[in-house]
Amino acid sequence: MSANDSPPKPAALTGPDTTATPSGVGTTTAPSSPGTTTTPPIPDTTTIPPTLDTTTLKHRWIWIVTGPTASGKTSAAKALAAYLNFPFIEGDDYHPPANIAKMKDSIPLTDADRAGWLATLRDYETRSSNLVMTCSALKRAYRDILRLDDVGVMVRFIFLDAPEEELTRRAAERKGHYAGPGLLKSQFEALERPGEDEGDLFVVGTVGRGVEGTVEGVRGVVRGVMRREEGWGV
Ligand SMILES: Nc1ncnc2c1ncn2[C@@H]1O[C@H](COP(=O)(O)OP(=O)(O)O)[C@@H](O)[C@H]1O
Ligand SMILES: O=C(O)[C@H](O)[C@@H](O)[C@H](O)[C@H](O)COP(=O)(O)O
Repeated sequence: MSANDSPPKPAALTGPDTTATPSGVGTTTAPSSPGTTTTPPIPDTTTIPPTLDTTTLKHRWIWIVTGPTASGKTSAAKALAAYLNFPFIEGDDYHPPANIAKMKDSIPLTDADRAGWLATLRDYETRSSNLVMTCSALKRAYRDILRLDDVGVMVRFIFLDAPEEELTRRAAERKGHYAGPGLLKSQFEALERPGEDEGDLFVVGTVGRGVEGTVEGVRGVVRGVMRREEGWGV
């Protein structure tokens, strides 16, 4: 979505589309007419993205994919949303135009610039269904804003890890995005890496594994956390 498009309104959010066809694994195609001996085709499950069955959950879940610009948030979060069958929100779509203009010019945002944006995202969280959202959430204080004091809501963070040089290269190669490589130095100056006491945050390394390998890593973390918290297979 470009910065000029209107992002969806929080109130419009709905829960996961439980009417959607699941992964399709194990489904078969009905024969064209009864009584014929046509063998249904066997679906090629290697091309079907795996999904978790999240139709019955004890909690509301909000997964926030974090990291500096070009760390892979959008790529990973979209894949995660598909995996969970949760709505996906691109946090950057909620930056006011003034913030976008600054970032286009590689001018770092200040805490004040980010305050309204983070408040909007928090508001979104309080009113949403299950959700996968991207947000750079560079500082501990920003993550604290996104943590909700609601025991029924599991807010969990993924931090996509990679060094500045790698992200500078990715940002330079990425086309058609307002955030260029000139932002990386200030993003790393602002970055407060996850503290040991941030037990709701999970670090996923992204170097040398490509988008697919990273997505696999994210899915593995999410699966493990949700299995534990939801009591699956216990
Ligand atoms: N794990 C990865 N390894 C290598 N390149 C990646 C990885 N994740 C994303 N990319 C690439 O880096 C660029 C930035 O990814 P993107 O998902 O837009 O990041 P962000 O949303 O954090 O800015 C894209 O061109 C994307 O294809
Ligand atoms: O807090 C910030 O300074 C911004 O949120 C920034 O970290 C974000 O990364 C940019 O909006 C670029 O967007 P992408 O992260 O999608 O590249």
